[in-house]
Amino acid sequence: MSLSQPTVTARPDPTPPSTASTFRIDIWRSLGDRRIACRVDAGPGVTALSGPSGVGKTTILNMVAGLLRPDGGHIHVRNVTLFDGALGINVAPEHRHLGYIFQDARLFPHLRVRGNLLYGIRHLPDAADALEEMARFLGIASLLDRWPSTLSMGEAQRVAIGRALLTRPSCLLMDEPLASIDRARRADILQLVERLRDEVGVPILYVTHDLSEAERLAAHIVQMDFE
Ligand SMILES: Nc1ncnc2c1ncn2[C@@H]1O[C@H](COP(=O)(O)OP(=O)(O)OP(=O)(O)O)[C@@H](O)[C@H]1O
Repeated sequence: MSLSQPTVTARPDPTPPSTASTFRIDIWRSLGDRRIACRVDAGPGVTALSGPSGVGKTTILNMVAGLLRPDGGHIHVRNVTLFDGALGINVAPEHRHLGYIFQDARLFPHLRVRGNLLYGIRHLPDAADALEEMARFLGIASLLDRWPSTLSMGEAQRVAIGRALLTRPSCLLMDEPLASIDRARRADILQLVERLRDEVGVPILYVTHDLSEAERLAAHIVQMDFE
């Protein structure tokens, strides 16, 4: 398996941008008496969504993933339209080809690490080779027969990243991936995100409340504020 990213072949964007942008997002949604809105126009690499707790970063990521419907606007990722309120386009989450990395890894507890990694790619003829290559890349080959409950948070987060990457997503959505990891192990995961950016070349929409983390990783930072 190659870790390089595939060409996206889903629905073409009806209004292509003048410059090639990876994330072209302009969405809003009311939650209770709050209005959460965000605009992004960013190229490849890491794009950070930063801002204080409660400003709506996770809500925006959930809308990009298709887990929450925006009240209006549009979401284009690598020139594929995932949502367009005016045109009535709302691609189902399972057809968006995105990889979502949550704060707390969310591995399937009833599957060993190997089963978690194979989830979603079992049907592929090269699944076993792809799994081996990914395990080597992430340094988790020795963990393949372990249960998720026996992993440290850092190890679990690596497995979650591997599970997402193996489905060959067009981009990764990462929601505070360092949040549940002890300080000593955070540098390892930060380095891994840099390798995803530089060696795998997968575009990443990265949520963090920590501006220094955003500045270290991201070519483009979107600072969210309360409206
Ligand atoms: N289903 C919901 N109904 C009403 N309000 C909600 C709902 N989900 C989230 N909110 C509110 O929307 C706001 C944004 O939440 P969100 O989790 O997106 O913020 P965040 O910037 O990711 O915060 P944090 O950094 O603390 O995770 C918060 O005030 C939250 O309480």
